[in-house]
Amino acid sequence: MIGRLNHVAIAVPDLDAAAAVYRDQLGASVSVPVDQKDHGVTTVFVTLANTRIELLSPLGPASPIAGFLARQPSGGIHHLCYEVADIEAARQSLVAAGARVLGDGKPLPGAHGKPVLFLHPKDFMGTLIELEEA
Ligand SMILES: CC[C@H](C(=O)O)C(=O)SCCNC(=O)CCNC(=O)[C@H](O)C(C)(C)COP(=O)(O)OP(=O)(O)OC[C@H]1O[C@@H](n2cnc3c(N)ncnc32)[C@H](O)[C@@H]1OP(=O)(O)O
Ligand SMILES: [Co+2]
Repeated sequence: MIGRLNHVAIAVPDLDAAAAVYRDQLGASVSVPVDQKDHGVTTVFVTLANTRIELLSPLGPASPIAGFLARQPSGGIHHLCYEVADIEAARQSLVAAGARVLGDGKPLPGAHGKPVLFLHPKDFMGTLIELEEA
């Protein structure tokens, strides 16, 4: 079911500072920040040869990453995003296997405009997983 690693997400307290570290210290190609209102975050994507790094900061009072940053104020790896060919088929198979799909359980357009969903970290060895339809 899962295919390529689409991105590794890092939640950060200061998005501009984190983007500057990747651009200036690590010499990577870094996008401009994009507010993702429906997801309660602002994102910056770092393009690598074989995948991407998604830098995330909270957007708005109900950001889903606020709790994470309260627990880890200097930031940390937040989620892994795997690609799937058919997100609805993946969702049905995972729910049938007992996995919990977060939010209202329906895929939403993600940062790349493709449908995404999130799986509860407690069902996947403490790792928050995002699936994105390729
Ligand atoms: C623009 C979209 C973009 C894209 O790539 O397309 C994105 O990636 S948007 C990313 C931001 N959106 C989300 O993360 C949506 C899914 N996340 C959630 O719904 C919440 O973050 C949730 C439910 C995973 C965690 O909520 P919260 O931090 O409020 O804490 P809880 O007390 O509910 O957590 C329960 C339990 O899980 C542990 N936890 C929380 N976050 C993570 C994490 N990132 N990785 C691993 N574990 C996590 C938390 O510590 C609690 O554990 P416990 O042992 O019970 O204390
Ligand atoms: Co993501």
